Amino acid sequence: MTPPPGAAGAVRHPDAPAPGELLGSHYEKCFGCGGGQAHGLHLEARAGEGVAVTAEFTVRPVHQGAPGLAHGGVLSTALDETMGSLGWLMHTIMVTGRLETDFVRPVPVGTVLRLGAEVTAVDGRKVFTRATGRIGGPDGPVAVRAEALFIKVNVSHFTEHGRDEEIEAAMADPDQVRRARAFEVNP
Ligand SMILES: CCCCC/C=C\C/C=C\C/C=C\C/C=C\CCCC(=O)SCCNC(=O)CCNC(=O)[C@H](O)C(C)(C)COP(=O)(O)OP(=O)(O)OC[C@H]1O[C@@H](n2cnc3c(N)ncnc32)[C@H](O)[C@@H]1OP(=O)(O)O
Repeated sequence: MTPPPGAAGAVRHPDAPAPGELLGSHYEKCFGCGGGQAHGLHLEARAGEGVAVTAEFTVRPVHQGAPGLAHGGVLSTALDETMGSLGWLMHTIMVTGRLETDFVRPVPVGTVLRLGAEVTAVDGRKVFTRATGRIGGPDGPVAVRAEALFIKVNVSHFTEHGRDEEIEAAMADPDQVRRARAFEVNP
């Protein structure tokens, strides 16, 4: 996942949320960040400086893979969600094309995983990102890290491929529509 030579740096959108501002959920039913998913991650991300974000995810018993330990797929989801939320800062809608995770240390239930992510390069529709998750405090050791390639898409990606029931409900929510349209780009 090495950006090609000549790839551009990320550009912070002039209307991006200020550093420290809570980004909120992009979709209420999102397994990563939505409040409407009982067993979801309820991940909370904040804007950072430049095109970077920080986020927190508290590992609950429903997230176990082994006794008392977080499931690796759940940790990958937390990293994916954090990197995906970088779209807020560029006003870009993007989906994960490729995600590579390193699991460095086990993550016990009850841990507050402190995540950080940034865009490393942009090449046309391709957005290269990386993220880390630390345990034991903001300066604690890295437990997981990832790199991911996101691809910019239009709202039609969701309306064409999503199930009608959820698409109709999302489109009936003016806040959801405003959020999606404001970020729409022409990839
Ligand atoms: C109505 C609801 C609206 C909701 C949105 C509203 C608001 C959003 C606001 C904020 C967002 C905030 C937070 C988001 C947080 C978390 C997000 C979680 C992210 C996910 O969890 S999201 C789910 C998993 N994700 C998928 O479900 C994708 C399935 N997939 C596809 O839908 C297609 O596969 C697609 C679209 C990816 C590409 O398809 P395509 O036809 O458009 O484009 P194409 O194939 O030409 O690729 C273009 C260039 O990317 C290269 N490329 C593509 N894939 C690659 C790979 N895997 N490895 C290496 N390179 C790859 C090609 O090689 C080419 O490169 P080149 O240009 O150099 O040739």
